[in-house]
Amino acid sequence: MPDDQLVLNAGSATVKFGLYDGQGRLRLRGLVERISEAPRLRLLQGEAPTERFRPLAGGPADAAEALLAWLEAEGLLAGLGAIGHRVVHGGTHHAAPVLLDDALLDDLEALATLAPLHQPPALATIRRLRAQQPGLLQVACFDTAFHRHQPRVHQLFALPRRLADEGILRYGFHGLSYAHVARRLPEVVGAERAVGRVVIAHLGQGCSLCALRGGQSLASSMGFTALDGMMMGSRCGRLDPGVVLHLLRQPGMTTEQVERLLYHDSGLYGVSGISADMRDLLASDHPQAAEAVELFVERLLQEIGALTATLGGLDALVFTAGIGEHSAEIRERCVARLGWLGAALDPAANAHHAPRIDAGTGPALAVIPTDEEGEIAAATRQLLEASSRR
Ligand SMILES: Nc1ncnc2c1ncn2[C@@H]1O[C@H](COP(=O)(O)OP(=O)(O)O)[C@@H](O)[C@H]1O
Ligand SMILES: CC(=O)OP(=O)(O)O
Ligand SMILES: [Mg+2]
Repeated sequence: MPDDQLVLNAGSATVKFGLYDGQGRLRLRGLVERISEAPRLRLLQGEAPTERFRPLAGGPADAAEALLAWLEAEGLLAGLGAIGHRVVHGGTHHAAPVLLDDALLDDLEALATLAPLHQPPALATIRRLRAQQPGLLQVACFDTAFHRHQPRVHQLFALPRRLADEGILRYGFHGLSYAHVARRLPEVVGAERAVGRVVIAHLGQGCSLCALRGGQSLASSMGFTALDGMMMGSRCGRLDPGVVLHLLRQPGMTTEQVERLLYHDSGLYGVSGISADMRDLLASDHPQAAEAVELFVERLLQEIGALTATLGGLDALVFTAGIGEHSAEIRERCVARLGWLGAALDPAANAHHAPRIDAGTGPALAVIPTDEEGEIAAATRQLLEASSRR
């Protein structure tokens, strides 16, 4: 039985991919980057990522198609059994990965405006590949699924009840990342703390934090959309909704322009006026870069404080994703302000991005690399096995 799984994580600027064998071993991974300018494939195995080809310019679906053609030409798709996709928004119904069909695609399409950076490229990619390979199993794995069993009080906004009944709820995102980190918690922070009061800070292009209890999601900083909560690379995070109303009332300002401002022109990029990339800002001596970083740390502390209050204390704080895994400086500046929780950093361990970066007292402080693609591969493999047993 062909049983390899190809994982695709299609975003507006990149399509990340991983090819896994029947035992879940990674065969190959990489990404198509700079999709709308000069798309190119980068393979990420080994020390030096290698650039391999230049597909035609186009959207994420074109990039995914070109990627499949390249994998096919390299003879890498002979054992392909299924494709697993990251789909950011699964709405109220999906608390687990599902096999894709046309009806489900239509349902997910209806959620596109709730995740304008993520849902359209993922669905366009899925539709294109389904048209090309109608017989191939394709699986949707949702960012929201990990949070669907949160207590109702953590899903509610203080809005009229009927809106909650219509699905205007806090969903939470980055669930594939949290699921992976939660699985690794016992080995890094110990079995007891792993089921205790844990906050995971996923700090990448998108940033969110999740409070876990018993290894399950209790509350998240992201809400109805991936705009809420923590400040991000180019997204504003938590905002007085009065600002949105004010902007919408400005002459000539359209909903699309406000959406663009909040998703693309805000966050680190908007405040610095320089870059959405934390590396650029940390390297810059421009005062606006420093101010953007200062605000990022401040917002991070506020989110940690809020979730710690929800949990009633903190047994472990975990950093993950691009900034969380690689920026010793951001972790150091954050932990330096957590003395009120008894947190203490081991500077040498922090400098080396070690799994444990605490000084041995207070809450465990950890760095756990995320693996959203590995999480999708495992879920896809399970559905592939289940469907072959039928
Ligand atoms: N060494 C580093 N120091 C600071 N920030 C970093 C470092 N390496 C990566 N980053 C940040 O991580 C971000 C990307 O995070 P990542 O999780 O890879 O994003 P994505 O959401 O695209 O998966 C980059 O924009 C960059 O700001
Ligand atoms: C949900 C979200 O923000 O995802 P990403 O970090 O990939 O942009
Ligand atoms: Mg991300």
